[in-house]
Amino acid sequence: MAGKTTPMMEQYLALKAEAEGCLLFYRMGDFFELFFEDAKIASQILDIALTARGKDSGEPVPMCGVPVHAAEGYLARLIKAGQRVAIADQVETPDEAKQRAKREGKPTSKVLVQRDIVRFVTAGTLTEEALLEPRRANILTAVCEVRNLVGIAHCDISTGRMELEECSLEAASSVLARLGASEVVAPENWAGAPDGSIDRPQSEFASNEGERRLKAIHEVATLDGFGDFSRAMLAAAGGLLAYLDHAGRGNLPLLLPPIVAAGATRLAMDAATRTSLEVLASQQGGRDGSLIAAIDRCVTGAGARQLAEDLSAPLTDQSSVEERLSLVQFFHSDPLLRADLREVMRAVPDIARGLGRIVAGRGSPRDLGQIRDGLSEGRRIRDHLAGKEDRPNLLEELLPHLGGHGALVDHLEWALVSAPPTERSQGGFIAEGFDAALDELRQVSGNARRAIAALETRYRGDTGIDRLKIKHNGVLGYFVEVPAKHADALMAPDSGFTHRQTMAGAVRFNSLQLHEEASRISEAGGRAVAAEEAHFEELVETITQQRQAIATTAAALARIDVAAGQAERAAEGRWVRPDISKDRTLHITGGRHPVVEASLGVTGDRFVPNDCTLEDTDRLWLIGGPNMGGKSTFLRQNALIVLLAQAGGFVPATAARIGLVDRLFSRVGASDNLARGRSTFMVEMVETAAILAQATEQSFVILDEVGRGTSTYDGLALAWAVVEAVHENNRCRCLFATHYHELARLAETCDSLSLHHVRAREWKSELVLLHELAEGPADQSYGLAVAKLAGVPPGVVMRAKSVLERLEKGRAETGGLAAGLGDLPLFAAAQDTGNEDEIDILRERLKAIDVDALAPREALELLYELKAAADDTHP
Ligand SMILES: Nc1ncnc2c1ncn2[C@@H]1O[C@H](COP(=O)(O)OP(=O)(O)OP(=O)(O)O)[C@@H](O)[C@H]1O
Repeated sequence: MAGKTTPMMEQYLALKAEAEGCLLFYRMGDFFELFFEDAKIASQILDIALTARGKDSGEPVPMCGVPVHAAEGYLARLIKAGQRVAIADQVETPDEAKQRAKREGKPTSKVLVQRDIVRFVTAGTLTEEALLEPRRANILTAVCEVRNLVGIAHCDISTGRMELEECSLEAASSVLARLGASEVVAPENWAGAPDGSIDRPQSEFASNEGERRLKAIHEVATLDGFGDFSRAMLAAAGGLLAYLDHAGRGNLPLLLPPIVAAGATRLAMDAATRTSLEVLASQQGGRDGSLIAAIDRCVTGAGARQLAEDLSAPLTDQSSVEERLSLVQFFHSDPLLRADLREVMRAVPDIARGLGRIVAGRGSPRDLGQIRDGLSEGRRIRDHLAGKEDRPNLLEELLPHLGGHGALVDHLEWALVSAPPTERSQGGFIAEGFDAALDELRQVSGNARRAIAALETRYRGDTGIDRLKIKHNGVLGYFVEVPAKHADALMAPDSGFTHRQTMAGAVRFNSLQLHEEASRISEAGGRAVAAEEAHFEELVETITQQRQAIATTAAALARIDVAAGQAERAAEGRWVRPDISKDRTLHITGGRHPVVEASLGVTGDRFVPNDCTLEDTDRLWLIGGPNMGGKSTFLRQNALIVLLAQAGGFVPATAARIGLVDRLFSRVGASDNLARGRSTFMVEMVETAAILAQATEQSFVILDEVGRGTSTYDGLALAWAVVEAVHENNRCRCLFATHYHELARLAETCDSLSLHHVRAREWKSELVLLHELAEGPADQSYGLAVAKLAGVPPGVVMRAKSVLERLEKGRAETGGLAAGLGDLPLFAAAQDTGNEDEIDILRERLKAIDVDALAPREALELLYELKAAADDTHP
């Protein structure tokens, strides 16, 4: 007879259901006990005794238990073995339970103490020191898909560090591999969920909820100050926070503001940086005037797409950068090979796109032909390159991918005519000799066509009408046509012709023999089209099966095209291979801006090359000088050179040594961003906040006139503080262009900062901009000279001159804009805003108090005193 389930077991089973697949640690006095399957699993992992406790439904209940005081060690072992544990603790004392029973009018003797799951202990949500490895981050990752992009949110709750990133579906696994998370959560029923991930409800991965919660946690109105987060990232963040919430039963662990992950292998650039550097599109929005337009020499569409991808996500690991550079160098040092290769490449069709259409079920016979031609060109290119000496590593890796489709290419060559049509319903794309039955059908219609031609000659002879013709159209099919004046002869009932249609000058007829031959043609034609259709489906199926390998070939060809194109561009512009290092130097000799140089070239003007030498001891350059002097150009050219180098290409300079950069930031003061409904200055500050929050020692930052979007005093003060913070806190390499002369005084306090300016000269009272960088502060601003140059009427310039004289006189008398800065404390000292000294005095006094020795009255007096002292220090 089946026994009853006890109230305790009922409570246990309810909690177990809540534990959602975790082992349940059920608190019983001084033990955590496990039952049923849980007990079997745990006893095995922990090597402890498996016993039984009572019966459930007539069966003994397997059980094991661990003492509460030693639970941590057991937990650690279970987690290590890949388990997750829910801790169900007593949330009331036995006494409280009795009181409750009394209130509810139930017998107090059998009352069961209330238990709840107070916490989930999972690999990614550990905080206990004993459970964590000291020298290894413990990463919890949430991953989900939003519109074909994968959002990845990861955090180490033991340090609070939280990062968000986004990647393509293909890249997701490598990003996850790089992260090496202890625990991964993903939406349930998602086909792309990584192996071993924990299913969570789909609804938890919502971007708006992720954003709302992050804002609430960090008490901000916008996340932009932390970084530029996409929907996929925020959706993943939503999933991560929901899981942390769940695991902590509503108690969130420490979380620092999220940052956009630099990724171990990708140079991080936010949207503002990409826009400001005009990487793939100019500020006007088009490709013209962008970096890619100035460097793209690819001969295939696939190559150009690959180049765009390279420029959007430059690398950060030295060996991958070097591999790409060596491939570029291989083509750079052999112009003949390069020319030949590019000639052949030009004819390579777009395999990837064709494949995309075919796999999506929208392919045409022409796409099949393109894949055949592309793959067979790939094979030729492989044979050509394989004959060359000193092949770089990357090429060795790519070469095997170029071939390997011999059987498929042969098959397609056999099956298809040389130039298959885009339209498939008419047939005509399967080659002769591929299918004997099809050839026969074609022969039947060929014979019938010949028979019809013979019929025409015969009818002419029989009727004596020379202008009799057999024609064909889509409506009538085949018919006999004679001029109207000869129609009577054919109208006769015994003529063997039947009338079909009378036109203005002609009459059309049918005949039995013609009908028979025509039927033969159409029947054979219909069967032939059906046969071709069947072959088409088979070929599509074959290609679909091999899509992975075909896509790899397409990618290898694109990579070779990119490298050869980069080499071509380098040869055109005398660009050099950069030296890549892991230190924090940026030594560029004779650097140029590829876009500005190209546009100057159109008008025959020469670009003035400039050097940049940033290193640990001189990592922040303040650059002054006249408007239009070339400050922005200099800043950007250095950022672009870094980007180009890390994308694996040569750079516009005579020499370059580049210490790998993890994050690149470019900001221009008060750029217009009214479309997003914020004041320009707000945008400038949000963007600056993002840099201060995210730039690391390995980053490179260019700041162009930050602070110019507000009043002079505010602007100068902010620019001053930002430079100090970058110098002291971020400690990254930075070029800072400014028109505030006052900032030059920072050189006195910031020892890794140096002053530079773009040179200009007044010659015969005309301003000559030399676009040449020189050391030292800018001597004057030449603003009025620039105004004159720009065509501001002489009267206005004159007036401005007299205003300026007055202002300068005032400045000389008062000490100028920065007059009050004489005794400004150093940034580091100023940062301890809590007046540590005074707080220390208070602390000392508190420490000295012997609380037990104080009478109540004395205690109160002392409290007043301390309060007064605290008010004094912080009025
Ligand atoms: N190195 C250079 N060689 C030749 N011409 C240059 C060079 N750098 C800049 N120029 C020219 O000068 C123009 C202005 O340069 P840029 O915008 O960099 O000046 P700027 O100092 O930042 O000016 P502003 O302070 O007004 O923003 C460019 O459009 C370009 O035509």
